[in-house]
Amino acid sequence: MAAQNATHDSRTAPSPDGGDGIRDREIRTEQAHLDRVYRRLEEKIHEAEFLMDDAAKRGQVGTPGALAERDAQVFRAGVHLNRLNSEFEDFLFGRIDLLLGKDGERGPDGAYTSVEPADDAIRSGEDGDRAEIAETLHIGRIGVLDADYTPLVIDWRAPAAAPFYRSTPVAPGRVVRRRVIRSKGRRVLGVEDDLLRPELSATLDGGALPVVGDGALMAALGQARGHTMRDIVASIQAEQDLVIRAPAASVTEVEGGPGTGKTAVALHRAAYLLYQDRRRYAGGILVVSPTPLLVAYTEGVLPSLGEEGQVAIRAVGSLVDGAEATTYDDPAVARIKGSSRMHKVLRKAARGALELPRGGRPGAGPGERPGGPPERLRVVAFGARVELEADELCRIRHHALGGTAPVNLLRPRARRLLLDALWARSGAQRRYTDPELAAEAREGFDEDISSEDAFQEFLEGWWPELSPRSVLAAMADEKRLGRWSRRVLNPRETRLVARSLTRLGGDGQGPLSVHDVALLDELQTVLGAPARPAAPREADPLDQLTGLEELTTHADRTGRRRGRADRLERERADYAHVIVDEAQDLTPMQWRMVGRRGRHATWTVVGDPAQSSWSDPDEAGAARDEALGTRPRRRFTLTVNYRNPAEIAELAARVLALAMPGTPSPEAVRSTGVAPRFAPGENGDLGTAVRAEAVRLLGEVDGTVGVVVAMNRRKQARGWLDGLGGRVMALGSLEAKGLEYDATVVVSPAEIADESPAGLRVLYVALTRATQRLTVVSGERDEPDAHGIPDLLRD
Ligand SMILES: Nc1ncnc2c1ncn2[C@@H]1O[C@H](COP(=O)(O)OP(=O)(O)OP(=O)(O)O)[C@@H](O)[C@H]1O
Repeated sequence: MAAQNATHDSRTAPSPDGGDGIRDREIRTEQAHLDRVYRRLEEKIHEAEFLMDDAAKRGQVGTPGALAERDAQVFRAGVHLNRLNSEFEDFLFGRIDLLLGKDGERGPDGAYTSVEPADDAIRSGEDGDRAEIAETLHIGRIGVLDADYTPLVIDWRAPAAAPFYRSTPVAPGRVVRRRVIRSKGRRVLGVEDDLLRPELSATLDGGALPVVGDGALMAALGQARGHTMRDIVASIQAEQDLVIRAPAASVTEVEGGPGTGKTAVALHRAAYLLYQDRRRYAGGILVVSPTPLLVAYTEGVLPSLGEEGQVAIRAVGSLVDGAEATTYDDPAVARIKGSSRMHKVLRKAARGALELPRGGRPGAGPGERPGGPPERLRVVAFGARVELEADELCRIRHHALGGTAPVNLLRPRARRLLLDALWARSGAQRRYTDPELAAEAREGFDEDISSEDAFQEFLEGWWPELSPRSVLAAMADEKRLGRWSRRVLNPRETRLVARSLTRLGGDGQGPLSVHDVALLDELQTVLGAPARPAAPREADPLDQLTGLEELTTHADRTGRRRGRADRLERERADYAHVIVDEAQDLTPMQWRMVGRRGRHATWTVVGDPAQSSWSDPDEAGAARDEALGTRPRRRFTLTVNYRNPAEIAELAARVLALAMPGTPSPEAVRSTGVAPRFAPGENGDLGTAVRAEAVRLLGEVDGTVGVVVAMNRRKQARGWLDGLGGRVMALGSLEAKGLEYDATVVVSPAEIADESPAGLRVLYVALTRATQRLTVVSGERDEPDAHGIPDLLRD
């Protein structure tokens, strides 16, 4: 297994003296390198300051040419300074020591390009193989070149850094030793080595190559979890690195069980793509996440990698500007609203809404417009009254609505058809035998009628501009919805949807559910926005810059990032790359919504069918195929679970076997020796038992404790945990998606499993959130055995 090979399986040779002496000396070595890097960065700051100064002096000359030049210089130097003046937090994290390369050629970053060692790099002797380290590379969040262009630090995304992630003891390439460096600010705190060619006696600068520690991965996995996800840049595993650096052409699909790093990999891939081709991805990268909780949890990863400005991370319920989902529908309602059948209903609703009686009077239904649609059109032409009656108006509307064009964009067509009908009704045509004169008269007629107040008011009322919210609100009327959903939804389904939409209120401004947002987006498409002058796109000075890649810092990529990110989120409807996290959960209607945002994009789609909370995977699969189109796809599978200890993974696998028999579960990479705990909800008092277990776990772990309950118990569970502090939180089963905690309490597996048709898969998600400890509290519906193990979790 490649992922494990990369560190876990690598045999780490004991350090020659095995003691802290070597470790301290190695830390001092890395410290010396870090000091050198900082000196170089400071030099660059001084250079930038000098440039600023010089540019300011030039400004005093005052000729237009000199002023323009000064502006350009000040601008460039300012950007440079901004890049350099930030804090260089923890940016040097890795090092590889390599054998001589095959061809001896260097790439643009100054490092040798060959992956394989030269034939004579290893010499065989009586007491085994020997080799001299020919090249040492330091890897960091940014690239830094020395004054003579030798690389001091290589950006983690550069090709030369790939062996740091890719080399394994099975295929080590040129890498003899891989080192993870822990640093804080300007201080190196520790080093952890993996020896990838343990059979070799390697020397560095004439002495034996020292090896320190047990590898960095286990150290990273054992750390306590906080409220935000950390980047994994120092310990990306080989199978993950393949996905991160996969070419961006077309669609990259990634599957893997819980904890295999799909989310982490997807975010690192965004940073990699930006590094690789910043111009191309200036078109923006969209990351679609299932819940706002997961957005908040993962939002810090890209800034920690120095990227954010071009990346918008949005929850699937917040993809439509100005519409933020704040509630969840019941599973039965969600199932209907998410189904692709809804798009037919919405098409009819968008057209039917033109004919709605208007509100503002007793009996008006939700979403109705004030006044009522006018039933006749009366204008004065050639000194006589000309009228169109209800039947004629109805025929015209029907004609205008033919085809599939968006309703709001059809108003000009409807207007023209009205004028045609009025002209015919006026009899004016008969008065002109000369076609030229007739055309002239018609032009005058159109102008006169169109400028009449009566005509304009009529058009406003008869073909109003419809908003998605008003149409959605209009669907809350069961009878009306019944007309629009005929032969698509059955009466029960119609009733359920209509009832749920009463939440929106008459004006459509009430709270939206996650599934309503995809309906709004669909309505936006079938209604269309009337043409408005496009706002000029603000030129982005950073996009114009070239030649500064050599030195890039947090400030480089994060300076102005907030403004850029805000702008990006406001303007974009179509992205250059779309990343879908937890893709198994998108409903068909959500796939349509997301698909519209990436019509010209390349895609990365990550998910796990075994964790899907959507009840009809085939229908979702078809919608996904439609969104991704015929683009070629490249598939990857991640196989190692980095989150759960083996004890928890083994319990979760029992539920997986029930939910999706035959699906392999990912292999857990570590174990804690602590089995999951089972506790009964004492005498029916679930709250007391859950609180007691949460308190126990708070005492056992340093980080966070998540209490996962069925969706309808969320509020109650918050009450149970009241006063226990910020380290513990209650969440509904659907909200647990993608999150992780040091410890979790899963409350009543049966309740979670019974919640929806996909309940067993949702339970599987709940059971796989903990990095250290898991307690299962059984409720009334569980049937615990003598050991307290609920029936769903028994072997
Ligand atoms: N190479 C790695 N080094 C260190 N930690 C890692 C590595 N890969 C994954 N992890 C950690 O494992 C945990 C799980 O990762 P992540 O949430 O990305 O998995 P996932 O596949 O998206 O899980 P799920 O499907 O359950 O949401 C995270 O804490 C992540 O930081």
